[in-house]
Parts: sequence; structure tokens; C-alpha cells
Amino acid sequence: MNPVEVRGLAKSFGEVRAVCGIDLDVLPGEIVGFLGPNGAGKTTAIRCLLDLIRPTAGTLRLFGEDARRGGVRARRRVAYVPGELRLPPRATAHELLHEVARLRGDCDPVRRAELVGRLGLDPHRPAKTLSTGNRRKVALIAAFMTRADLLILDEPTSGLDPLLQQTFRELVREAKGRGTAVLLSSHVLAEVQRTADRAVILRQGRIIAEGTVADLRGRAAQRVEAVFAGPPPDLAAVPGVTDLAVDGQHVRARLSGPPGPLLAALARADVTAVDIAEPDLDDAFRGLYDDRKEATL
Ligand SMILES: Nc1ncnc2c1ncn2[C@@H]1O[C@H](COP(=O)(O)OP(=O)(O)OP(=O)(O)O)[C@@H](O)[C@H]1O
Repeated sequence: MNPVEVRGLAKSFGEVRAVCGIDLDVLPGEIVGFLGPNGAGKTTAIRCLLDLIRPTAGTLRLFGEDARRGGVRARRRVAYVPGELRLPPRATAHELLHEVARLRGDCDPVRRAELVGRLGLDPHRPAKTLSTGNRRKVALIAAFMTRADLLILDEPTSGLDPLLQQTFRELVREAKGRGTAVLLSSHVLAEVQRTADRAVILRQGRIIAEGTVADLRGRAAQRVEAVFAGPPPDLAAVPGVTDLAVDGQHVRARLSGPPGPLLAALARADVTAVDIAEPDLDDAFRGLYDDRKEATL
């Protein structure tokens, strides 16, 4: 039974088609990055999966159970960190975590204390006095202290400094090591690139690309820079070269597909330096993230 199995999910809010028929699977021990620009429909899909809102169409299953009819049983195996946190203002982090542990019954107090230490949280301050990042820490500790088989994390690192983002990535990898599945929603490509096995890219409610992080990076255009001893050759007609920019003897471009034709063109010219950068997910989806452009993947 897969932790997540979604088929044909659609959700409209009146005229607004937030999610337009998506399929989504998360397997045991798999980290799936759920990516997309603001308003792409990530949170809506997650809220449907957790039965917080009702889908317009589609079937949603958690561990083989219908997310609505069998949802209560299935959700015992899920820990969820929402993107927008509302914590009871007067309760301290310690009290909140204690209450979550009591309600769930699958939390280890030693593990909780370890996480409080690793994330550097002062557990004795009331929630209303905590900064955004510290509130996020409370929610992350509440999720990671459970023995959930599926973590659903919506924009989990917003408000965390780079060091804590690193700790977060370690926690996700450790969870995966224990066989926990993770659905990690984010609009930060670098975060997904560093943690996820697979990424699903949503735009305007539709999946526009999905695959392993390595696959998706492989499809990206590489950034190329070259410096010539004299006037640069015209590279505009070289197959695979786009976004050409010439500044004196310095040329910048993007390269898709095999590098042979460009390397041949460079070798014929008086080139003094060449740099071809390994593409990252950011390169892969630069175009896709721009709602004004047509998707090309
Ligand atoms: N309750 C609602 N009523 C009306 N429209 C909504 C509601 N919730 C979401 N939407 C709309 O649905 C679309 C998808 O929003 P959603 O919050 O799911 O996107 P998202 O990918 O999670 O974005 P973000 O990264 O900004 O959180 C947006 O156009 C949003 O305005």
C-alpha cells in the first residue's frame, strides 16, 4: 500500500480551477518534492489529501485507504506541517509538544528532547512571543518526533536560517532511512534538489514535469561562458545554443543537447577560456516558473 496514491485530483473554488486533474504517488521511503510557483495548487492538493477540503473530482488514497472514508485511520500514520502555522498564543512550545504527544501516542520524549536541542528551540516561551522561524521549529519538532510513516511538509523551511535548513535536510534524510515517505512541498528548487528522490512540478494546477532530480537536471540547458583572444565568432546558428549574449570578447549562452557542435565551433576560434556549468533544477525550471511563458518540458 503506497503512502500516497492520487488519481485525477481536481479542485475548483468557484471559477478558480486550483488543481486540474493531477496524479501523484509517494512510495514508502521516498522523498517527493512537490514544486511550483506561488498559487500553483500545491497546498490545495495537500489539503484535499488530508481531507481538510473536499476535492471536486478524483480519488485520493493514503496507505490504501480512501482519504475521506478511511481518513481517520490513515491519518494516524501521517504527520503534517502546514505552510501557515496558527499556534495557540499562550501555550509554550513545551506544552504544545506535550499535548501533540499525548494526542498522538506515537512520540518518544527522548526523541522530542533531542530535536529541541538540534533545532535550538527555547521550549519555555509562549508561542505568541516566538519568531516565525521558532514557530516553524515547533511544528517541525511536532512532526519529526512522531513515528509517522508519511510526512507531509508544506513549505517547511520558510523562515529558517541556512544552518537550520541544513538540520532540516538531515532530519528528512534520517526519516527516509527509517522508511518514512516524505511529500515536500516547496517553491525553493535548491531545497528539493538537495533532498528529494523525485520531483513533481506543478504550474497553474497541472503537472508540467516530473522525474528524478537527476533526470530533470539532465533536461536543463547548461550555462556556457567563453572568452576569446579577439572578436568572438557568431555562435547563434550553432545547434543547441540559445540566449546568446556578447560583451566584447566575452560570450555567454545556454546550451541544450549534446555539446559537440558548440565545442567544434569554439575549437575553430581563438578561445582562451571556457566554462560549462553543471545545470541545477533552477536552470531546468527557470522557463517553467515564468507564467508568461509556454512550458517547454
Ligand atoms: N479557499 C480558497 N478560495 C478561493 N481560492 C483559493 C482558495 N485556496 C486557494 N485558492 C486559489 O487556488 C490556487 C492555488 O492555491 P494554492 O494555495 O493551492 O497554491 P500553492 O501552490 O500552495 O501556492 P503557495 O506556494 O503560494 O502556497 C490559487 O489561485 C489560490 O488563489
